[in-house]
Amino acid sequence: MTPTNPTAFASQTVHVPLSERSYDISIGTGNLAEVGRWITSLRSVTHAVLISDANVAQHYLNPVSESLEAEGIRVTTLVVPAGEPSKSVGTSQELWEKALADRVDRKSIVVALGGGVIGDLAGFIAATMTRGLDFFQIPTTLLAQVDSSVGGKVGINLPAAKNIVGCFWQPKGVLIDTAVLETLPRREYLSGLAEVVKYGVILDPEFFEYLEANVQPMLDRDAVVLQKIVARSCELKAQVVAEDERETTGLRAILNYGHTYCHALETVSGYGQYLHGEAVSVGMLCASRLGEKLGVFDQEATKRQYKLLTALGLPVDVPKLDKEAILSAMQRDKKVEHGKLRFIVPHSIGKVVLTSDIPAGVAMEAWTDGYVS
Ligand SMILES: NC(=O)c1ccc[n+]([C@@H]2O[C@H](COP(=O)([O-])OP(=O)(O)OC[C@H]3O[C@@H](n4cnc5c(N)ncnc54)[C@H](O)[C@@H]3O)[C@@H](O)[C@H]2O)c1
Ligand SMILES: O=C(O)C(=O)C[C@@H](O)[C@H](O)[C@H](O)COP(=O)(O)O
Ligand SMILES: [Zn+2]
Repeated sequence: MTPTNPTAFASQTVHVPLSERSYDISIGTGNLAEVGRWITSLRSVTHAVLISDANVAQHYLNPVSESLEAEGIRVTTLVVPAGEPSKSVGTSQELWEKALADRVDRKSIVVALGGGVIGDLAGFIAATMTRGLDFFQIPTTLLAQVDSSVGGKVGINLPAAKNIVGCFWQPKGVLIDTAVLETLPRREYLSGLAEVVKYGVILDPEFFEYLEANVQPMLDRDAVVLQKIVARSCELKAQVVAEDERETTGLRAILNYGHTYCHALETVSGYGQYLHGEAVSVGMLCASRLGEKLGVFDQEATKRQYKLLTALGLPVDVPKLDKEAILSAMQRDKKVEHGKLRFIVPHSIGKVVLTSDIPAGVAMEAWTDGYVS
């Protein structure tokens, strides 16, 4: 799935082959103002519900809505507060009601302009409003460009469990403009790098080595390195999603590496305390220690991840939260089957295995071993 077929909107295109749900990820620089032409090249549209957050709207709402209007599209603009708490039932209800009040119908489309919060939330609105509207992703964070805008997992949180209400709803297209990352705050940018490291560990040892060799250019947001990490991450995610769209065979679950710990950390600490990528960083190291405890992963490989994540300015230590609360949050993970915890356990850099029957005590040791000494 090498990036191919450059178009006016993209210097690279990654295809996501899913039969009638197939779509392209168009990756370029400076293509945001082409959104209107891009969407109308994919289907005819008369009404778009454009969903964004307050920070992103400040920078990019006008060029995007003007570009849609220039194609004769009526635009309903819905802006929610920035941050994880917006992935909620309350915000969803507001969006459903406002879309309805502005005459949404089954031919309307939903456009997500923002990071993973907006992509997950807007995708959920698209999937549920009038039982399903076409949906387009314009990801504006690194995390959303390398991960959340691809693959169709959409949804919201409940106070007790992350992403617990949602569905699979593939976008009709993903438009990535890496130039928008210039305005992304540093902490948010670093958070996205954690998911990039994840792809190296789960699937691609050469990519992991490339990341180890390019720490400074990554921190500097070097344009060439950015194009490479975005395109490679999208290719890897597209391959996995194409083979196991709905996480039924277990293959797609590898994208959840580190996430059982990560989601427990995000939930118990209160959504928004840890950015998702920060919690992924902490979670991947817990999963690595778990691999060591199970005798399938060696300490040197854990150290390589530790070194890379630290060099990228990501957190690696486990905070001392209520252990019972962490364990019960992990027990609400969507990988749990028949009441049993399942983890993505690394065996080597580039290979991870979905593993069942891990005693809760061992899983918790891998957590507490990460406390700051
Ligand atoms: N669906 C999936 O497959 C998937 C994958 C990974 C993560 N996620 C979800 O994604 C969410 C995290 O996404 P995120 O890290 O993008 O966070 P986010 O959407 O909260 O965006 C981060 C912050 O950056 C701001 N921002 C976004 N783009 C900007 C830009 N270009 N310039 C300036 N500011 C900008 C936003 O306003 C926000 O304050 C979590 O809810 C996580 O669960 C989903
Ligand atoms: O796309 C996937 O599949 C992933 O697991 C990607 C993850 O990075 C992402 O955080 C996802 O939202 C987690 O999904 P969940 O099913 O554990 O809620
Ligand atoms: Zn994630």
